[in-house]
Amino acid sequence: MGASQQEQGPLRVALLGCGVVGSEVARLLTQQSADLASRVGAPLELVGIAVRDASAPRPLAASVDRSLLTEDAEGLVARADIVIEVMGGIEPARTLLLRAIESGAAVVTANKALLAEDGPTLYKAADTAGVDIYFEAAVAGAIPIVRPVRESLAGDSVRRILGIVNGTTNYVLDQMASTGMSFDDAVKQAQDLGYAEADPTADVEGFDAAAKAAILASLAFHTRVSLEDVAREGITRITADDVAWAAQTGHVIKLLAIAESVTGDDGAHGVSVRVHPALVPLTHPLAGVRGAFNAVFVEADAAGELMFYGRGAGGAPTASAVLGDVVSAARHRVLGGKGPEESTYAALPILPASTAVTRYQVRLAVDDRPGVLAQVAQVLASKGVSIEAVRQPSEPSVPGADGAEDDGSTGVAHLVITTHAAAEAALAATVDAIAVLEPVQEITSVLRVEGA
Ligand SMILES: NC(=O)C1=CN([C@@H]2O[C@H](COP(=O)(O)OP(=O)(O)OC[C@H]3O[C@@H](n4cnc5c(N)ncnc54)[C@H](O)[C@@H]3O)[C@@H](O)[C@H]2O)C=CC1
Ligand SMILES: N[C@@H](CC=O)C(=O)O
Ligand code: NA
Repeated sequence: MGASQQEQGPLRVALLGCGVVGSEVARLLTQQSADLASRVGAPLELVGIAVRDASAPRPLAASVDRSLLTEDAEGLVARADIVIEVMGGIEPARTLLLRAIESGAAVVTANKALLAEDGPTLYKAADTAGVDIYFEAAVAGAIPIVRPVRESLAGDSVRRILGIVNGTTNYVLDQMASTGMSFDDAVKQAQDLGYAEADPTADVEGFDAAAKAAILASLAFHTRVSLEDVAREGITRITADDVAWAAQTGHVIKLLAIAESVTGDDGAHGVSVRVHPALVPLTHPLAGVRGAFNAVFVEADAAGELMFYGRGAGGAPTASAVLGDVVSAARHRVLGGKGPEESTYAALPILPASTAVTRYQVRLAVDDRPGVLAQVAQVLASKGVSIEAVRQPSEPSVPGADGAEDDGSTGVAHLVITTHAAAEAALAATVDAIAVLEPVQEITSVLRVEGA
């Protein structure tokens, strides 16, 4: 340790929350205190941990000094140089962070729900107070993605971000595909492993991924994007049948977050942000992202394609990102300087997700007789939707299914139609028209296909 470091008094760190992430942050702050002090140039002193119930059993936090636990979050914030918020939810997290900022503390948060709902209030308060606000853990857990987009790519022009940014849904879809596990059992496992949000609805309905997409889009396109700007669909309608058919046709289903630069019908340039399940070809790198891992593709004008991959959820991986931010903020306290401020100069319009043109896969059950395919193809042609491929694969075996439809005696054939890139409205009109054809028994699924 150098002379100037020895002169620097400890920086007081307040931790708000001691759950899956907070307990790991506390552990790392304690166990790595000597290294952290050397990296920062001053000791980091954990002065308290705010929790709802200080007397509750904490199996996750066995190594944490219980005397640090407090139910007085406001009092704790008032005596800190750096406040780490890992309690989640909108309130009291927002008020506590604003209090911290107003009192001159730097803040680090993993709270994507809060940032996607009201980040600008926090960013503005931090700018006014001249303090840092860091949030690497809020998007894709341990993966460095906020900093690369916000800082490393600040000299480039991002065109598109395509990513798997929710560990829970990726885990659930992966378990369904690889082991045939039921949706509910897989969600339960993701909860037990510490991947899921306090209310896993946020994961499976796509709110968590949408919040992350909003944060990334704001940074990438220098434009304020909030949760309500994101078109969102979760994975609750994905069935074991869909998963099995995806494999049968050389795909895997992933919940994707996509933020891209688009041009509207009137020629206006804007940003479109969407989260939805999509078929990804098995040959695409995103198809190989298993379990709770995340991956984010970034396409930029000069840099070309970049891919960021790693653990997107879980206590220790998320704590890694939190600690990185804490070190950055702490260094500024010691050495001077400040992290980046919100950049919204481009203020691009947010265009509807329907502006995005993608390939689709339509799966339908039809009467198994000659001429049906021609009728279906005729509808596609009449709506101006171009066919890339039509297949009539044999029915996959679906774990747990009774196989009643596929015994060959029901006169059902399954058609899988992949389109070339089509507008959402044209595709919807096409599907409606196909559905009423006499030999069509059912449109079993319509999914976007993403990735080359
Ligand atoms: N679990 C994960 O894999 C990841 C979580 N995050 C984010 O990190 C944050 C925390 O997540 P988890 O640790 O999983 O949650 P958790 O539910 O395991 O822990 C939350 C902690 O905050 C405390 N808390 C909640 N409300 C409080 C209040 N009003 N007053 C005092 N204490 C309160 C609870 O007592 C608990 O100790 C959330 O914003 C979450 O979205 C981000 C990335 C990954
Ligand atoms: N619930 C989230 C946790 C990390 O952000 C997820 O599953 O990805
Ligand atoms: Na991250």
